[in-house]
Amino acid sequence: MAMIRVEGLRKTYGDFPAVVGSDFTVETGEIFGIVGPNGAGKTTTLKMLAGLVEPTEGTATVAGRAADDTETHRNLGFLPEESPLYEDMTPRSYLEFFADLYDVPRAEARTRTESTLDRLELEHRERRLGDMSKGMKRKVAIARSLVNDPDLLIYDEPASGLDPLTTNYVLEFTRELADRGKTVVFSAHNLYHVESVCDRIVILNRGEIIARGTVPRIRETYGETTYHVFTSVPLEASEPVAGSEAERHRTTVPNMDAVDALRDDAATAGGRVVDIRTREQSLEDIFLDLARGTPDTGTDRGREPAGAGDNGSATRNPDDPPAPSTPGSAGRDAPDGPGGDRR
Ligand SMILES: Nc1ncnc2c1ncn2[C@@H]1O[C@H](COP(=O)(O)OP(=O)(O)OP(=O)(O)O)[C@@H](O)[C@H]1O
Repeated sequence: MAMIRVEGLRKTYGDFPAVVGSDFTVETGEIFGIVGPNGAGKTTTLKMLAGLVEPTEGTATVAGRAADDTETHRNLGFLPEESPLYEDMTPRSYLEFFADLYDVPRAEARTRTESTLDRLELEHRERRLGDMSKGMKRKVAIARSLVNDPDLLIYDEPASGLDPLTTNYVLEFTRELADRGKTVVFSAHNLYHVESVCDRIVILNRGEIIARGTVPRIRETYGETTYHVFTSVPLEASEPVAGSEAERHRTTVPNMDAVDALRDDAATAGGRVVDIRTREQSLEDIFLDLARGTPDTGTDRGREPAGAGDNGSATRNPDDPPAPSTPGSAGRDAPDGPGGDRR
């Protein structure tokens, strides 16, 4: 069942369109990422989902109820981009305070928040919040979002500005929440965050959804693949590959027809193709191309590619020395199949 259903959602501030007619659904238990550059409309979208900003047009429903319904709020954990905490409180007193607001019995709240803080490895729980680092405060804010044990979590840039270790804790923890059946919607402008945990994403630019689907499927639909063909003899446009035991020469071409042509060239030169590798464009590059409007995907832009969710592919480092393989067997070394299905 869809946890969130968004139809024709639009928000204008004065004449300025911050979100332009969004449509999407988020399934129960899914991690859904909203990605985009600064000012793309991520926060505005999340606030409309959380019932904190009123849409100019369109609707957002959560479990069949309006986003601004009181019952929806009781079942929501919202993590704002900046979460000001009461500086004189300790994590424990702060979390107890919020548990009281939600009428959560103290003992239950304590068990819940302690286990969250244990999981996030928050140290110095008796320290004043005002004396804590940014990462520690973020962990406390995350624990706060869970104090009422909500089914839906809406996190605005949960890992932004955190060190890599804390970022990892937060992202892994997000995955665990979904594994426990919670639905998580989060925004990010760092694509690495999205790629490592999200089941599906939408890419927003200037308030508009410009791509959507699973990360592997977005990569397949919008990314370009190049082929690195390794031959035993030098060809016209090849470069020698250093460090390999046998002599190797690499030529980079854009499609399989060109790969076949190289096969003929190699044979003519008395050699053969010894390996073929594919290189997928990075998500970052795809994202930048989309944001600039480079690829001409016409009316399909922002529409769910057919069969999204069942495909996987992997980014390979083209500068790895070629591994032994059967030349031409499959024509690519990026595995297709369930590898990209993250759940
Ligand atoms: N209350 C407001 N009044 C006027 N304009 C606003 C308001 N809130 C947001 N905007 C504008 O709407 C656009 C989208 O803002 P939003 O905060 O949703 O983007 P974002 O994708 O979350 O950006 P960031 O990554 O920088 O947080 C921006 O141009 C912003 O300046």
